[in-house]
Amino acid sequence: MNACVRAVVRTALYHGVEVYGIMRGYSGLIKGEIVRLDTTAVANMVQRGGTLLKSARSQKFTTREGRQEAYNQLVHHGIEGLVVIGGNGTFTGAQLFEQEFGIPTVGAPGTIDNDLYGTDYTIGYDTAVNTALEAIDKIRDTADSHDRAFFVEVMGRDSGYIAIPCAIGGGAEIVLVPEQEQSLESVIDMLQAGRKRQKSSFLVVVAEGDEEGNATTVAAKVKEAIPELDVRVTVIGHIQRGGAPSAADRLLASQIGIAAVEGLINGMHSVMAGIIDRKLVYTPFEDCIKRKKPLNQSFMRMIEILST
Ligand SMILES: Nc1ncnc2c1ncn2[C@@H]1O[C@H](COP(=O)(O)OP(=O)(O)O)[C@@H](O)[C@H]1O
Ligand SMILES: O=P(O)(O)OC[C@H]1O[C@](O)(COP(=O)(O)O)[C@@H](O)[C@@H]1O
Repeated sequence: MNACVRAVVRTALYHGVEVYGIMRGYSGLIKGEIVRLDTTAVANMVQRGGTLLKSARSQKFTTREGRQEAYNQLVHHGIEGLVVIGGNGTFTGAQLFEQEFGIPTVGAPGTIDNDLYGTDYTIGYDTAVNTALEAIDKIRDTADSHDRAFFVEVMGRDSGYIAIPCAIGGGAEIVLVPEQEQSLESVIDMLQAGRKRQKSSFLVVVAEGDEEGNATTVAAKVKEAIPELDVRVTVIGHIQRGGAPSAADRLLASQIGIAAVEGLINGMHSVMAGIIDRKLVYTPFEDCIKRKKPLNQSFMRMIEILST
């Protein structure tokens, strides 16, 4: 996020536009937590995880009264356009706000989950995948030396975008993701088939939002069905949401930050800046919110082939 904030600030200043940072998203906007940002405010930020602007949810912004207060703050500070970084909720709020008060807004896709229509990758995703994969590599050492079956839970509230590259890159036998139904019976069958082939260790990557349950639940059910299996569970957790951004994330965040500001300057509004097939695209908030980014089915097939 910091790399994106830095790019937004520097691009605005480059074009001679005054820029303010709003602390804690819509919550800070309503409360007037608004600070003027100059170039030094974002110095030494490109490599830092998290966000200097902080992050918060705001129930009040979902009400007309809250959005009126937010608008009053913008008028008070002379702010004429907004760049919002976030996901579906952020863009839903921004779209409504723009319809009601006419403040042009451009979005930047910021979520580790990568489940946003209108961009191949979201800011934070690549870093989260690399963090999870590094942990999985370490877990594999124990799985292998102790002949165990590890159920590793990665983040992804409603999506398997983190789980899939972790499964492919981590050499997993099975991946469980919310977008695709996979019965517990089939998981058990696959593990049994592996045991018949003298496989002694297994790695199952589970996206936290999987329909069959989280890694703990799935592992318990598998243990019940195959008591001989030495089962362990690891929930990778919030380390996936922090840390220094990867090179790919720094580049993406910088591209998007520049595109968001230049889009605003060129009269764009109610759109999200994204990168599709290496090209900059602006997608209406409406589509980002309503449409689903499909899961790449060839990745699922790859896992099946590679775990043979
Ligand atoms: N339907 C809505 N109307 C107005 N504001 C909304 C709406 N949905 C979400 N928001 C605002 O956007 C913020 C961010 O949404 P949230 O769902 O938490 O995150 P994300 O942007 O990652 O999806 C919320 O705290 C709320 O203030
Ligand atoms: O601690 P919290 O706020 O519940 O966050 C955890 C959730 O955030 C996510 O990582 C998504 O977060 P972002 O969209 O903010 O990147 C989900 O995968 C996970 O369920």
